[in-house]
Amino acid sequence: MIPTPTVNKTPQLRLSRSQTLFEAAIERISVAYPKDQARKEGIHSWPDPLPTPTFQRPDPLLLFTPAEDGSRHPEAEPSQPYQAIIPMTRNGMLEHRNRERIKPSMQIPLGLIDKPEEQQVDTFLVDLHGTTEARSGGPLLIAGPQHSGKATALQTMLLWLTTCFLPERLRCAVVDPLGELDQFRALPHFRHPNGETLWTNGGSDEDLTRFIRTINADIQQRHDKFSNQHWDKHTLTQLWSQGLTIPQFLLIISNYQSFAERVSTSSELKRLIQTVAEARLQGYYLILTTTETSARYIAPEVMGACSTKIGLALNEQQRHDLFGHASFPTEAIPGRGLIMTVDRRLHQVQLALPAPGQTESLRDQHLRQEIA
Ligand SMILES: Nc1ncnc2c1ncn2[C@@H]1O[C@H](COP(=O)(O)OP(=O)(O)OP(=O)(O)O)[C@@H](O)[C@H]1O
Repeated sequence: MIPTPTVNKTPQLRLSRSQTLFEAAIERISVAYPKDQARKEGIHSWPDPLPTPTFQRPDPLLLFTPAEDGSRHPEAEPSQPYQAIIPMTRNGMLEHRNRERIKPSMQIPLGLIDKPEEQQVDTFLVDLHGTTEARSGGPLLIAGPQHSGKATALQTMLLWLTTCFLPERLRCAVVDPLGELDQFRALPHFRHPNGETLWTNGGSDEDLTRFIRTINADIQQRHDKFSNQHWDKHTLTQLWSQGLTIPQFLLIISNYQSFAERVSTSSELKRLIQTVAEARLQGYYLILTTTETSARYIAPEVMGACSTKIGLALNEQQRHDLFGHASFPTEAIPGRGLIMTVDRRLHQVQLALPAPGQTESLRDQHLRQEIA
């Protein structure tokens, strides 16, 4: 039995401007009950808090370990080290991809998840296919106000997937009204074998309708080609192991709320979302981002189709829209949010950046260099 620590005198809580309340609270607990004392009393696992972007270190958590050549990231190195989700550089990962026999997988390492009930901070995996022990699975909705980190989360996921899979194993179709994913646009993953580009800003109805038609035709073609196939969650892996590498197909609709009131195409888009969500076992996957969570912008069918939801810096009403009653606020930190896991518990996550850099424009520059 571990005795409850008694704290006779806690130091004054002093908040510096750059320190968040969350960090201040952790600092205070750490001073009152230091790790060493905890260890002496049998508490061995005391994970560090989730990394928090600060003024000094705006990029504390990265997807890949940055390369060490020094020439790529010329800005002064801040004193705190980077933390990376993948203990490998992106080049290392590319070499691994070329050496190993890759299986289909839509498990994407997107950040760190805090599990206080287990005293653990783990890698946060989004599982769009939903085959394994991952804590959640299926179509993903990322909701958050402006500057909460939605586009960055999409970039991190795209960097991971386009690094892991050659274009014949991964096809991506993107609706990107604000041009937030432009860095990826030239990659061959975003082109259909019939020559059409799988990219639109959704600006014109004709363009959006053509885009929707191409994806529907692709789904229908796969359906016809494998009309005798019984699909379960392992079928894609089995087909790949038999040498039939039909591509995984990911549809991303960024800023979905901006289409809600476009009478001409909103119902077509809604139908597409439902069709893609239903074709998951055949290798079709879906990610949406939105700044709005109310039924006016996200129809209940769409909300219901998204079985994985990440909320970034949401207000109380928005958390209610996304998660129901059992929610608690998170601080407005870029990339900090909530995820409801399959046990219906809410957990805090910190999402990883796709590339390092002290400023947004340096991060963008590094990401473009990486992809090029
Ligand atoms: N996980 C993160 N860690 C550190 N900084 C982040 C993270 N995610 C986003 N940021 C930074 O926060 C700022 C806003 O991010 P981003 O553009 O992704 O937000 P957004 O929600 O897509 O905003 P908008 O709705 O305006 O497009 C950027 O400077 C970005 O680099």
